[in-house]
Amino acid sequence: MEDGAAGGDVSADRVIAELLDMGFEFDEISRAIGAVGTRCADVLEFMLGGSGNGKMKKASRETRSRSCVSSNAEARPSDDGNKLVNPRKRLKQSSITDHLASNTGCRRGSCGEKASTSYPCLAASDDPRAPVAVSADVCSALKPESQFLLANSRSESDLGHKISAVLRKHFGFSCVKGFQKEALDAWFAHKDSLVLAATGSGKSLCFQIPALLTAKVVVVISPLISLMHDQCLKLAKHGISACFLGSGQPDSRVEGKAMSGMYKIIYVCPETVLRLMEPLKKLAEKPGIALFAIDEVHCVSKWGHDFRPDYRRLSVLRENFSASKLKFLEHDIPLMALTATATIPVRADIIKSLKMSEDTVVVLTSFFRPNLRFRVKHSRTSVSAYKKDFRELVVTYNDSRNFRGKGQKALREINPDSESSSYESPDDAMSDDEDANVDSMSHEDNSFGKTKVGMPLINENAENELDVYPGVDDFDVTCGEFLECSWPENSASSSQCNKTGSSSSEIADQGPTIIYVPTRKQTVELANYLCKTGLKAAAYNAKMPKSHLRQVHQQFHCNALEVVVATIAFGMGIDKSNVRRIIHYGFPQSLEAYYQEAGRAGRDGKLADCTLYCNLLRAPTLLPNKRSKEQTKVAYRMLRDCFHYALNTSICRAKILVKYFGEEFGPDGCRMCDICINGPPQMHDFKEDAVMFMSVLQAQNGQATEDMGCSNIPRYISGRQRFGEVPNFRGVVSYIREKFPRFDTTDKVWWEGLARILEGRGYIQEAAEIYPEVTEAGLNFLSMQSEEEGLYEYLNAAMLLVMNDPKPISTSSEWGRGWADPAIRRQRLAGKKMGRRKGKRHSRSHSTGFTTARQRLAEILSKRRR
Ligand SMILES: Nc1ncnc2c1ncn2[C@@H]1O[C@H](COP(=O)(O)OP(=O)(O)OP(=O)(O)O)[C@@H](O)[C@H]1O
Ligand SMILES: [Mg+2]
Repeated sequence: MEDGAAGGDVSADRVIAELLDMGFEFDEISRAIGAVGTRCADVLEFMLGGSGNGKMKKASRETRSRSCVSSNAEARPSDDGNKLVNPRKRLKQSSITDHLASNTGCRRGSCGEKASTSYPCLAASDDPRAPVAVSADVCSALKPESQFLLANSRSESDLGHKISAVLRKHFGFSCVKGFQKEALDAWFAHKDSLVLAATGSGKSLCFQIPALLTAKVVVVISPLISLMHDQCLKLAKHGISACFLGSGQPDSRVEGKAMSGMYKIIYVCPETVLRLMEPLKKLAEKPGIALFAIDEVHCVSKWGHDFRPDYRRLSVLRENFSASKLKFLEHDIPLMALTATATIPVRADIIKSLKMSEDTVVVLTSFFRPNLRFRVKHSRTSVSAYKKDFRELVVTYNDSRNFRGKGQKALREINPDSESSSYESPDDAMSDDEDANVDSMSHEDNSFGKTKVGMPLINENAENELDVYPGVDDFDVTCGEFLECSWPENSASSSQCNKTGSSSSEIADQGPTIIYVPTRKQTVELANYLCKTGLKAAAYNAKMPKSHLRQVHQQFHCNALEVVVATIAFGMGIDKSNVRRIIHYGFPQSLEAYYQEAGRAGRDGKLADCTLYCNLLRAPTLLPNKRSKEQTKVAYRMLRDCFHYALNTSICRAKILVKYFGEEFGPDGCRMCDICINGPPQMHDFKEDAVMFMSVLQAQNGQATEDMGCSNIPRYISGRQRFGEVPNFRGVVSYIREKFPRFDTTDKVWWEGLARILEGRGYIQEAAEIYPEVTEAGLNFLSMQSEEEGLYEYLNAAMLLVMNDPKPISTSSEWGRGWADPAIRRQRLAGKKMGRRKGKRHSRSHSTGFTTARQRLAEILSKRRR
């Protein structure tokens, strides 16, 4: 795949053909090859400047100078003495078509840029601390190699040919994908674009190709240094010069070089781009900025899952780099915003926040990843459950090794039919101790380093803490120290990898697994456990020593690790093709985050598993983070969606996920997820339960108390009406169980399940202050109940668990779980002693007859109808 320019291993014939296409003369090429060998970049450099005797056809010579030359070289007379450019003369930023038309010799606009004596990017290569990629893109004007045409017009047709050529040359692909073509079309037309495409679909190419088609620079804004680093390394391998700027860049000279146009692609974090506004304006003038790409752009939105305040400030790009602001520009410099995880509201927010132009092109492709197999399994997700939950994983890797030892290939496919149901015994309700443990993660208890477990290497860093996303530097884990290292995807070439003594090809067969856990402590606990079972596993979280993290990255990339147990700090946008399993051990905080993380599996297009282990019997908790009140509400909503996803028993999981991003999936499911394989459970008529629940809820909430004449219906819990609390849910259930003997053995889980079903139907909803409240639709249902035939729904996963193994009814101490955040939970635990008293209070308050309430409610409803 690598081409001569990058790898230096192509035949002289190919180099000659390429250079002839560029317009050089055969004799001259032969002479240059004789002098410097067959490396395209060297030959070109020799001809352009090194020997000073190149005889390029005039138009083509100019072409060469336009497409390959860095801007920072001073203007100087050409070899034949002609002045090619006046360095002091301000050049207008020319149209992209100017650059593209060059091969046909029909340049227009600014045409005075001169040839450089040497390709500047090459100059940095002897510095070990130099920016990551230093190979020159010196052979970009190749002959058309593909049938692909971007559009009908001639110049666009040229663009299509050129795209195909650079694609083959640098990446080894035969054609661009449909959405990539659309994004390139938008760029070509100088338009802003928002590119929404699935994880691993190839969004990076949309902004990398423009860098190869023009003499201008592409500036990419990216949220993580590790991600920038990963991309720079990949570009280096593809022979494209790139660098990243910011605190992770160890070489202070790189910034200056980048701002003078020495790299085709510059990666920056938002903080840095804001700091570099003035140098960027100069860069925009000369050699020009082809594009601002904003990768992982969902970080812009407060309504997204990974909000970074500095991303919002990137509106300065549209404000400052427009033709109206910079007089030398003919067109606004296009913005290209890219993400795999933006819901419809988030998309609108992105366009608004970045002040993208009104005619922004939205490139939308399917979010569906057909090779990902989604499953949900019920688990306590605690140490005691490791053995059961990871047995299959351990067997898979160990079997593979053992079979290989006997000379057999053992790619053990997981057979969904042979698996136990996700809705097995509910003997999993957490103990109070565990509950308290979760509480210890709360915001007020940020006791870094207090809990110490694990192996010596990571002992000091094992904290029961969370990795959140406060800023780019928290992910400064690779820190530009892999400059000379390029990780082969499927071979262990580095000495680091060999140190482990593992055979990378063994692991490559099975592909690695990433397990995401919520806390740092869990990364260590679980990795330790897996190591003891014989797996090659490592923990990864943002607080570990950088040397350890580097090693994990490196070993992961060269298939020396079977499992990485990580917090969210590991992996955004990192492109490793053969990850076979993504396991979430505990609820993610949003479906966006879940899909983003799950999307790291199966980038090679082969089958990969994405399994969520979670406790279906208790609602997920919101992990501590700094949030405004408004953001907290949004965060709860996102969490609720995750819970619905896990409780679901009837809708294809892939369908739910893509629908979450606004995509209609069609009638068929993915045919692979646990729901598609197992089919839905029996339907159940919930009408009677629903009527009772909503009637009591409505009366109890007090919404109807005054005007509905229900003032004697007790408000069971007063004074605790903050968002996310459960001010009345258990009161409602207690009341029902107490007053109606046929419900007296029902479990709270059952009612919670029903509440989720009713919420799904829109009959009840989370309210700002009390949860849940009956909606208008719910009231209509209540008023029409005699006419309704039944309320048929599938039992959800939690209900199935309870049904399969009914337990005695919960004690009062179990009531407060779920719906609330850890702080509230802790308060509850602290107030456990109050439990008995609460019970008494309930029994006192339950003295009011439900029948009376219901009758009164009926009266009010009938009045309303009238
Ligand atoms: N036109 C193409 N033909 C074949 N493979 C491609 C093409 N474009 C990109 N790819 C490959 O797809 C893989 C994923 O690319 P990339 O990292 O850009 O994905 P992404 O969409 O940015 O994912 P994420 O959302 O996780 O950041 C890469 O290995 C890349 O080489
Ligand atoms: Mg990406």
